[in-house]
Amino acid sequence: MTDRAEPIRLHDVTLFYGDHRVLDGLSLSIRSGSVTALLGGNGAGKSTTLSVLLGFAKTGGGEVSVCGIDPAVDPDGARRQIAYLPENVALYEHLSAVENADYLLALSGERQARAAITDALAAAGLQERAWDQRLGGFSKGMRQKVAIAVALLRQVPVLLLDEPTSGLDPRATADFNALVTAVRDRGTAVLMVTHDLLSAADVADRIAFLEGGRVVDDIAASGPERFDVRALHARFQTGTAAIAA
Ligand SMILES: Nc1ncnc2c1ncn2[C@@H]1O[C@H](COP(=O)(O)OP(=O)(O)OP(=O)(O)O)[C@@H](O)[C@H]1O
Repeated sequence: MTDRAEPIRLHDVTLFYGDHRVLDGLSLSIRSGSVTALLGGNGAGKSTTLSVLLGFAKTGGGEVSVCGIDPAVDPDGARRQIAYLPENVALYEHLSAVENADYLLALSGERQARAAITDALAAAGLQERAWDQRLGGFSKGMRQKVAIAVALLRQVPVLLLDEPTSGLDPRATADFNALVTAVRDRGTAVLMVTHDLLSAADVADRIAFLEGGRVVDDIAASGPERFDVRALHARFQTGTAAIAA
């Protein structure tokens, strides 16, 4: 499998915080044009996995590759391949939606014309009257739309999402899921950390369960139903119980 076909690869990764083994032989690969949801109980290591891919957390062993780049060796190079939406998107309150996109693109050296930015904001579902409004009064859903518009504009091969639908109402969640599907269909490899089973079942091609810092189940969508949400819920409960025990 080439770096282009499989832009995210983690193999047998371990990571310690002090003497706490947070990742313990984690292996996970994600193909271009696919969405993997990473589920697991609190503290299972989901956000840490994203930190490793972004080059913010140092591993104690194993192999990590983002489009063929080891984020520990070249974090800037790895981050150039990644659009990342943290749980609480950091945007600038005193700037408008267009100004935020312009500024964030300038920071990554990828400035684009206003028309391209407004096209992306429209594609992300932000209403035209909000394009030039300051973000101060925006809802969480509107902020997510600005952030995903920037991700759309960056056209990078990897999209990392950390709890993207937490705090979104069902309509905003459905809109967000449709956007993620559109990004996937453009060929992006998407890794989504979430506790939202419905959203995961809706948008993911694969669901990986993380427990004790390793993937213990990796389920592919199949048939028209894709995933059995009740079974996922039961599986999730079991994992959580095992972690708490
Ligand atoms: N910077 C840090 N220093 C020390 N320990 C940390 C640090 N970041 C995370 N941890 C610990 O690593 C473990 C995994 O944390 P992580 O945030 O990856 O879990 P998670 O699966 O994303 O959990 P949640 O669902 O609660 O967000 C936890 O026990 C956490 O306390």
